Amino acid sequence: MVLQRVIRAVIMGPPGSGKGTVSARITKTFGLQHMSSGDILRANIKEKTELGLLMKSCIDQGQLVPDDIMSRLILNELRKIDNSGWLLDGFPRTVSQAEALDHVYSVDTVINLNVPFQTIKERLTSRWTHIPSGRVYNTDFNPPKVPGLDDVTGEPLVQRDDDRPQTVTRRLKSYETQTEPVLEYYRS
Ligand SMILES: Nc1nc2c(ncn2[C@@H]2O[C@H](COP(=O)(O)OP(=O)(O)O)[C@@H](O)[C@H]2O)c(=O)[nH]1
Ligand SMILES: Nc1ncnc2c1ncn2[C@@H]1O[C@H](COP(=O)(O)OP(=O)(O)O)[C@@H](O)[C@H]1O
Repeated sequence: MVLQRVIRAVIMGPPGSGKGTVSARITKTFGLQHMSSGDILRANIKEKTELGLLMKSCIDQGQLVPDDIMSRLILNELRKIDNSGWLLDGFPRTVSQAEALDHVYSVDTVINLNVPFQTIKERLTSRWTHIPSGRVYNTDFNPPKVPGLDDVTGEPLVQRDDDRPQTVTRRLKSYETQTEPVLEYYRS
């Protein structure tokens, strides 16, 4: 009998660095479950759950969702896929979230995408998202087959509120101050 090892990985990088795009390729190649914190939050917002309504203003303003809520939400989702390998995208984003994850699971590998901030700003202003699936497009890099429509469902694509230039600056600041220390946490 061959025992297959369950891989548990985290992908990190500033907003717009390509985590979602790269995750789709990695999870397909290695048969992992892709768990994107942003997609989970946006699904809650779309379904107008109590949590979703609470989180919407936070996200639209480019602020982070409080640690305790976020950690509970993601650990709850991970419990549902306890026997699978996974790739976490967008969580943990603070040292406190990393500690909460560490209490329950040991992470095998951390991937860090290092992309210059100017490139990120350009990518985010031309990012178009299909909210229900989390699929992203870019008017230059990977445009949809029909402009403005999702390739799979034909539904409309939107530019996210938190991809507005003034919000992007705030998110990049919060990446520097809150998420970069998470890389140090994993390095040590
Ligand atoms: N030019 C270019 N654009 C990319 C690349 N990877 C992703 N993108 C685009 O950049 C934007 C941000 O990528 P996304 O995967 O959403 O980043 P995330 O916020 O880190 O998950 C999207 O519009 C992507 O289509 C890349 O290698 N080159
Ligand atoms: N781990 C997290 N902790 C706190 N807030 C989060 C977390 N993940 C996502 N969010 C919230 O959701 C927003 C969108 O997240 P995401 O889709 O990962 O976008 P991006 O990587 O482009 O910022 C974030 O700007 C933040 O407000």
